[in-house]
Amino acid sequence: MVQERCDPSQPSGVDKSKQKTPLRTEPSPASHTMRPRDKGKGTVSPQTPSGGKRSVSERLSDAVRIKEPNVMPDIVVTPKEKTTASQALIKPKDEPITDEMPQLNISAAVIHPDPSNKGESSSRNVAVGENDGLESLELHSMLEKVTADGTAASEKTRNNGDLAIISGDCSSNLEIASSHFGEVRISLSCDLALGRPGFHMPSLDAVLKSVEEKCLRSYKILDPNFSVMNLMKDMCDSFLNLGSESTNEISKSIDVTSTIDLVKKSYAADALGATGLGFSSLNSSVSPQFDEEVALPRTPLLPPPCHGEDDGTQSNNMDSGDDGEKRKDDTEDGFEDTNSQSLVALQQHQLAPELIRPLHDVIDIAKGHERVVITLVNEVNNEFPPLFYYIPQSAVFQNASVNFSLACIGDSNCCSACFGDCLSNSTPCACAHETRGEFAYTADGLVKEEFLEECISMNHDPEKHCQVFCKECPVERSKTEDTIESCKGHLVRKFITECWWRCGCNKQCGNRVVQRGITCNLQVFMTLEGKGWGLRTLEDLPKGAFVCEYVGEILTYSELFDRVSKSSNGKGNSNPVLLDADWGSKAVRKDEEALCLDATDYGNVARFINHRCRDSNLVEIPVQVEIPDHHYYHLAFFTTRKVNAMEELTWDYGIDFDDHDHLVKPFRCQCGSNFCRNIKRYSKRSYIGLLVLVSNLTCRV
Ligand SMILES: C[S@@+](CC[C@H](N)C(=O)[O-])C[C@H]1O[C@@H](n2cnc3c(N)ncnc32)[C@H](O)[C@@H]1O
Repeated sequence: MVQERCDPSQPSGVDKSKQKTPLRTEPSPASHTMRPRDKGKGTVSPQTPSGGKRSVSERLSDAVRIKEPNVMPDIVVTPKEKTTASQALIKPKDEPITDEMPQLNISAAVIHPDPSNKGESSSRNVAVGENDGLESLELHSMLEKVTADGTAASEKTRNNGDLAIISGDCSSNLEIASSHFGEVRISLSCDLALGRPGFHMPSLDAVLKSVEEKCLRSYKILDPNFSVMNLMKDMCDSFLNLGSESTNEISKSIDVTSTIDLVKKSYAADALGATGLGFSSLNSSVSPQFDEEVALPRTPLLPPPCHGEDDGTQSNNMDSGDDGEKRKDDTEDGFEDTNSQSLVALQQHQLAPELIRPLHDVIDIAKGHERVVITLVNEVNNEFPPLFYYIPQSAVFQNASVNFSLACIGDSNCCSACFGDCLSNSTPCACAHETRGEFAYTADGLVKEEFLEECISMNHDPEKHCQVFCKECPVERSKTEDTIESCKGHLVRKFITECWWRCGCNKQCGNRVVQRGITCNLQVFMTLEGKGWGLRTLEDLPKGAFVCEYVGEILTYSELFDRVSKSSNGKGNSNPVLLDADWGSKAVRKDEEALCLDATDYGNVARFINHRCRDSNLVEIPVQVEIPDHHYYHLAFFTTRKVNAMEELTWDYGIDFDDHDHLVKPFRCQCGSNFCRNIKRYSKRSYIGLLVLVSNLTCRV
């Protein structure tokens, strides 16, 4: 049952004081949800998790099982010579001893499994050759070999260090080695690859991605920050911790106080190119191992700024602040200065698996996924854009009920009898039903003036438009299992329905605009006003022109809530948008139908669009393409007026800058609008109850 409200004076029944319930003991996530004009009264704090409720992940935790790494058969780590797994990490005892300190820029421990292919590889990501692979692990030590049952057997080598090698279950071919320098290395070998005809070396990228997907799928791991690299790091951590326990035999042979002066440059050079699957940990920090010969070229990721050099080794700006605060002072190579002990501590964000994946392409940030090239320029500073995967279309994360099946597109919902261009037909077809029997687009592909103005007005004066209040709001439901607070209200939005597959018209039909994707020339650029990256048009755009849609991962609200709740210390990096334009159409919206878009990790160019209070030049309009049910729709941006080339494109996130109940504050608005709500309170009532958006972390520069 839904209470519909068109009367702005009707109270929502929300007591602001209730927003901070004593049950909410969990840390508040940092990100804010962009919620296109959620105009209910009261403060909506979806990011404030309730301590009274187990998160969705926690509720599923019984199902969460991180398996032994032997479930990762794709990872192939074998010695050059066909050796047993436990030998794989050990430098043959009869090799010459060097006095050099262990080098961490060792080659990757990934070589072709077939001994006959010694020294050969077809993959540029694979470290092979005389000094490659496991033989290049120059950990000369008194070896201690620990068998699967934990009994240690010492192996004397001719070196001055200590290396403990643990071989797990032999069948798993998992090995963890540690030196007395506190260095931990993990090796996985996979005999399954042996003898497979036509086996080729997969790229590290592909392997990591595949394993992560498998883990996310199979083990119901809901933490978006899950990565194989983190898993490896955890293994190293556990190994070190266990090894450090006084009762543990291994601890006797591990001396982590040794001084190692590492060549920082080698790491820095490698930081852009992952080449293998060897992992090492220095004092528990895991870094991928690279081979300089096969590392990706260190091409600058951005065109050099006017006033400086850019060697392409800088990290992204994730840690910088809203207020333009410069990110932590790193050394030239992005490393912290270390003391004479010099156990190089890689900054956390440098260790992120994303860093070993291809970074942004400045020539085309869309990497060819769009019909147009979208360049990226920074003429202001040396910052890099946040790391994310460019996807041209939204994709379901896990639980969202988004069914594109043909069966669900009934003939009644589309114009199967149409032919050619629906707009040129004398009578509007069934697809115009949503827009009161009239197409929303002109023959030029622009949103019609009247429709557009109504959408703009909805943003400007939401109180004049219909709002609904769910009987049981999915937003509130996600927060607590105990007392579900009353709904803060959702604006009932106007939809455009486009023709689609089962329509009889052709692809050039004028009622297909958003589905064609971006057609105008856009550019991502660094703003001068301290807003970070922004998006601008490189060509004049008429009023009502489609620019792009907001693309991201389609999450259920529960998934989003879990995701944001789990981001530690309010350092969430979500940019979620709530898809609640039609929440009033059903009495109770099921969890799997209460959807959001999160562009933090996967998104398109819309993730760069900055906020502008009220007079933004873009307006968001829900567009129905594939799914007849309005719980999922495309959030498309159209120009609210003529926009000149080089103008920044903005939309009004609908932020309530007065919402101080949020533990994490919204950004300081630099929109420059005369109507800026962050400076003076323009029509305060209009913006009460809006969710605040976006990460303070990822997007801050
Ligand atoms: C969706 S992101 C937009 C892209 C972002 N500027 C970036 O560099 O990636 C939203 C974030 O951009 C910044 N931002 C957007 N609009 C802003 C504004 N009007 N004033 C200040 N910062 C803004 C805020 O940090 C906000 O959290």
